[in-house]
Amino acid sequence: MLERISLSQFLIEAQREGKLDANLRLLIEVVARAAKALAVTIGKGSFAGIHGEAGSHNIQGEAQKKLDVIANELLLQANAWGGHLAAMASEEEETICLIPERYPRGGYLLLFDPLDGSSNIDVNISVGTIFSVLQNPRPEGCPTEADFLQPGKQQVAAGYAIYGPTAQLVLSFGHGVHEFTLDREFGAWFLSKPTITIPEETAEFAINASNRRHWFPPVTRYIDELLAGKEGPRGRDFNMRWVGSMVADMHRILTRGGIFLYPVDRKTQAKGGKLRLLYEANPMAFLVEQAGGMGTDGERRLLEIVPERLHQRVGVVLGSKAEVERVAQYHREMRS
Ligand SMILES: O=P(O)(O)OC[C@H]1O[C@](O)(COP(=O)(O)O)[C@@H](O)[C@@H]1O
Ligand SMILES: [Mg+2]
Ligand SMILES: [Mg+2]
Repeated sequence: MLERISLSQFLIEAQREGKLDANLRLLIEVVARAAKALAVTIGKGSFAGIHGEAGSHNIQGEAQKKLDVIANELLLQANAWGGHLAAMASEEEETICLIPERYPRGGYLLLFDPLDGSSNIDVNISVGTIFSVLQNPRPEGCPTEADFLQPGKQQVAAGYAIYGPTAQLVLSFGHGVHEFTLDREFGAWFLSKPTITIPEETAEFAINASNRRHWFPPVTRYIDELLAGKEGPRGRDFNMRWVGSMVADMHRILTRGGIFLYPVDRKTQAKGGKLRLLYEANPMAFLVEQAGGMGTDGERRLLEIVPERLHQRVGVVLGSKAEVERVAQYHREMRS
């Protein structure tokens, strides 16, 4: 039985050890509180009015679910009182949200995908919240969109909450990856895994195989080799899993290894890919690298990409090092 260490206690200890400052600790605690409120709301299902369409579209032209809107409002409101933050950017908002002028402006920028896995809400499959924290590069001025366009390697913290059979919070502030589990009766997050490490080798992969006809050759080659199993060039069998919520697929990979691919393909090429660089790819790549794994878009380390736009999309290959390296190698070989 693990000693019960609350999230607050864990963060205060880390602050004492000089691993994060008081404002970053506060920021993480506020995000965790919002995630707890969301976990409770989601747990109530249709009785909380969370199912179905909101009847609106976000900036990316995607139909919003009621829960997309609820989660977005909850995170914005929870963080709007200032002190630790200067501004926020959300997958659901057209532009950045400034902390109201009446509050002191803090030194951090918060970015989030308030509700990841929207298509799974109404069918009671795990969904989540993904967040990323950057330093405000111009503490004196008023934050602009350009201040958010920092490569992922400059993140000072990132994480996600997964609302599944158990609600969990997985985060990193640059000293490894830590997992917390929500004790619903107690109403608090408790440490459930002090350190998460992704195994280097894996026999599990995650990709939406219905897109196969759109894939580019390096991805087709890689997946076909996995599908060929024992009889193919890899000489062993691989298993496939696709939840359709990035948080859930990535949580499995952080827990027991594997590779996750949402590559740029012919269908998504014009938009740059499907998943969002700032709200999905970067925070997950930060966690994966902190856990000993690797993240690439096929050609580039995800964390090195300098964003050009707030809602920029990107191809994503994340997970166990040996497999992600192989995908990158196929991209190099097939380009030359
Ligand atoms: O439905 P598809 O094409 O398999 O896409 C699933 C992917 O889309 C996403 O749902 C996109 O996230 P949102 O729900 O935040 O838009 C990912 O979580 C998931 O990996
Ligand atoms: Mg998402
Ligand atoms: Mg979303």
